[in-house]
Amino acid sequence: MSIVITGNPGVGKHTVAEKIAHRLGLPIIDINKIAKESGLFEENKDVNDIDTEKLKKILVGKISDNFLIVGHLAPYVLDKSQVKIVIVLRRSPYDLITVYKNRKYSDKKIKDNTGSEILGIIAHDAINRFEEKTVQIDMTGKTIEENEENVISIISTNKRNENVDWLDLVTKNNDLQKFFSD
Ligand SMILES: Nc1ncnc2c1ncn2[C@@H]1O[C@H](COP(=O)(O)OP(=O)(O)OP(=O)(O)O)[C@@H](O)[C@H]1O
Repeated sequence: MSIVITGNPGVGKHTVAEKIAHRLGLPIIDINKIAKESGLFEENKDVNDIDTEKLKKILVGKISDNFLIVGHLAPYVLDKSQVKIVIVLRRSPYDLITVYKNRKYSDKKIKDNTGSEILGIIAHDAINRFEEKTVQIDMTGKTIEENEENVISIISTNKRNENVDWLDLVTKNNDLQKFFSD
């Protein structure tokens, strides 16, 4: 069964996954790459508009062994029986704004993605789908090496969920309008 690394765009999934894959000797399966190669991303459309049922079927044929599976779509295209553990990487929306601006995302795309992270949508959907196999970790303010060690430790000991509540932080900072207004 495979290990899954998921979370919103820009939280650091690929950065961590490459290091973990190397350490554990696991091949990486990149869900977005497979979706692209299968022609499931329509040009100029949001990545979430892809046909997840089709992608799910394509993945079944590829995930027969132990892999490190990476992608924000994991909760929508994988089943609990296919996975050993699902690690949801979380990152402060304040840090994500910087990542998205560097990527030249539009204002709408920045708000969509930071809003999704603040509300914890991927974490919520992962817990719904994978239940006790889901673990969240907060990447904020740690080095890439520290995050790598945290993920390795979670995989080997199989636990320690972190409580992440960006909504509380954003509300306390009086920034709800910054993230959620039109
Ligand atoms: N611990 C960290 N501290 C600081 N920056 C980091 C850390 N981890 C990753 N980054 C940086 O954050 C950015 C996003 O990382 P990465 O591309 O791995 O995210 P991702 O979740 O795989 O994104 P996507 O799903 O869009 O491919 C990169 O510029 C990366 O160098």
